[in-house]
Amino acid sequence: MVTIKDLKFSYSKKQQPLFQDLQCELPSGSIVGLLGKNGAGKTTLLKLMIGLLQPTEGSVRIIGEQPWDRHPSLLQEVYFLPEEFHHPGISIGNYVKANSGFYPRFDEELLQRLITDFELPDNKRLNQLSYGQKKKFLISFALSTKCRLLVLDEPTNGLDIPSKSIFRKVMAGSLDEDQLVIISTHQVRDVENLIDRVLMLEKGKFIMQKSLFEISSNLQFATATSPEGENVLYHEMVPGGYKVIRPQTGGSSSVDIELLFNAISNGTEKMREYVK
Ligand SMILES: Nc1ncnc2c1ncn2[C@@H]1O[C@H](COP(=O)(O)OP(=O)(O)OP(=O)(O)O)[C@@H](O)[C@H]1O
Repeated sequence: MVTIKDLKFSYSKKQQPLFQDLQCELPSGSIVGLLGKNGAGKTTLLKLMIGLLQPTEGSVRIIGEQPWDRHPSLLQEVYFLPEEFHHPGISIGNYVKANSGFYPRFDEELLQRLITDFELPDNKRLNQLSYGQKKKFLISFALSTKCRLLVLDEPTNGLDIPSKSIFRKVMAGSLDEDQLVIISTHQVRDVENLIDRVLMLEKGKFIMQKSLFEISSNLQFATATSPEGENVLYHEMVPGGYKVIRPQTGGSSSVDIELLFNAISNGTEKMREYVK
């Protein structure tokens, strides 16, 4: 559904390109976590995907179309939730009336259910809601558009602890097989058990693009009393022992995304080889 080919991008001719020769293929039916340190280029990549920025060279295609062409048939299939946003001083009902018409499969019933799940007040204007409440409204609106591509930049920022678990629940329960969700986040714990594919950016390149199934087929995530054990690729001290990553030897373990992120950012070349 998303195909990135030989993508090069610079903000200006004087600067070094931010991306050089990026390649990526993302299928529908997935929830992808886009990870990377501050300044790695996550927001820039999202803007290239939704057509707010133009590739310097190479191409980005969404459902076969170039987002930079901003063709209405594609725009009605793409929803972007930015990290920062401004709401007009109108009610939720009027906002929905004014904006839902852009999305042909907009699901009003789903929106009402999500507004109830997130316990949003329905008697206030959008600009009178708290930051977290505004965010929860936009997440609800995004899911209700039923767009083929949902791009969410730091969706859990500003959400309280119960709302984060509602977020995971509604994401898992509101998506169809033909949709693709890309979530850019630093809050990896918030999206654990939700994402099924990880993209990791570093210095203008993807240093990992793998499904969680592929990761858990190659790597084992465990706890240990010593960091010196056989085959330990990476370890981190935690109260009472160590979290370790080892090559997979046939058992199964769930992927600890935060540990994996630290391991790839700070670990050895050998560690990186396992996720290439
Ligand atoms: N409009 C712009 N003009 C020039 N450079 C920019 C512009 N926007 C971003 N950059 C630069 O591009 C790089 C990537 O920025 P981007 O916002 O995409 O990173 P990010 O991974 O989303 O960061 P963060 O995790 O801090 O949000 C940074 O070095 C940033 O300074």
